[in-house]
Amino acid sequence: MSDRNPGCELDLGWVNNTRINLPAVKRRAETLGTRRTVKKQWQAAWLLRAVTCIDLTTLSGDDTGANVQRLCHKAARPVRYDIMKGLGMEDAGLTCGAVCVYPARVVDAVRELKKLGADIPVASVATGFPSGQYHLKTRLEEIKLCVADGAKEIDIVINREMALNGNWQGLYDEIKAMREACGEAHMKTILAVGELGTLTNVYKASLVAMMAGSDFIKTSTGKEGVNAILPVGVVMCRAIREFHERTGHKIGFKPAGGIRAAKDVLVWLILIKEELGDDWLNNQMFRIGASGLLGDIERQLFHYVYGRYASGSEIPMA
Ligand SMILES: O=C[C@H](O)COP(=O)(O)O
Repeated sequence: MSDRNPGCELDLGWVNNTRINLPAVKRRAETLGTRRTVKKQWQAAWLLRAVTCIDLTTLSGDDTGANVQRLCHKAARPVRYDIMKGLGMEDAGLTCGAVCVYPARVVDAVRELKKLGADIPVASVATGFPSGQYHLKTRLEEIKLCVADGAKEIDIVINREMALNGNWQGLYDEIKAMREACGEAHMKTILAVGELGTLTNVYKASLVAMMAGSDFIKTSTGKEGVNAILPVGVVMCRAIREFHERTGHKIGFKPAGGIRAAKDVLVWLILIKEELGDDWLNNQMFRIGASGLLGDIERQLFHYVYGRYASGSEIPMA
């Protein structure tokens, strides 16, 4: 990843000055997928780029070493060899951006990726994911344990109670402590946008998270009622843009939760290109948290190469 965000002092004047023009944000989100068409070889290229940005995720109560092992294999070789050959990309060494698991499964993922010789970071959710409703002491300890187990990226959840009550100082202090606990591991801060009430709160929480030193801001856990939706994407990207303009630091963005279709991921890529620019169109600055997206991307790439859709048995790992 690029130079890390050192964070800055909490600027409450800046945070409290936030105003969101809701109709304008909605209009922007609605027209994102309608003004630009990405077809044929360009679509295949964009989808391959999207694959490299996926944090391939399993976050289930019944996760075991076995399904984490399978996930690691898929992350290391995300698209079937013959499809990659058909695209002339068989030697590109294409992998997913990271494997994302619960803290108790980090050791399984680290071990498996090592066995595969795959240079893919393991991301762990932490800090009482998904609710965050735990004592700060245990949330910080959880980060340290994940890092000790080999996680290179930590996806923390914010304290929604503080955000909803406008306790931005409290939120800033907690996130800063979490960043310290991460040490060298990169920190993605999950805002859980579906529980923040308003887009104004989403913008304010984005600013506070970046001021406290987050490397990425992430929309959702995938467990809220509303997860990654485009209006939220517009608002968070604009917060990232403003933070960059005012501090010079580039913060990454990770939409997560409910992104399942290749056609949807193309719109997210358009959002990034248009709101943040090409510097963000890579897996150092952009990730997609998804458990079920890769299969659909692989199906679309299969269609591009063979001119027909694959049956379920032809892409068994999807
Ligand atoms: O952080 C990643 C999300 O939990 C994934 O959500 P998803 O299962 O809806 O793709």
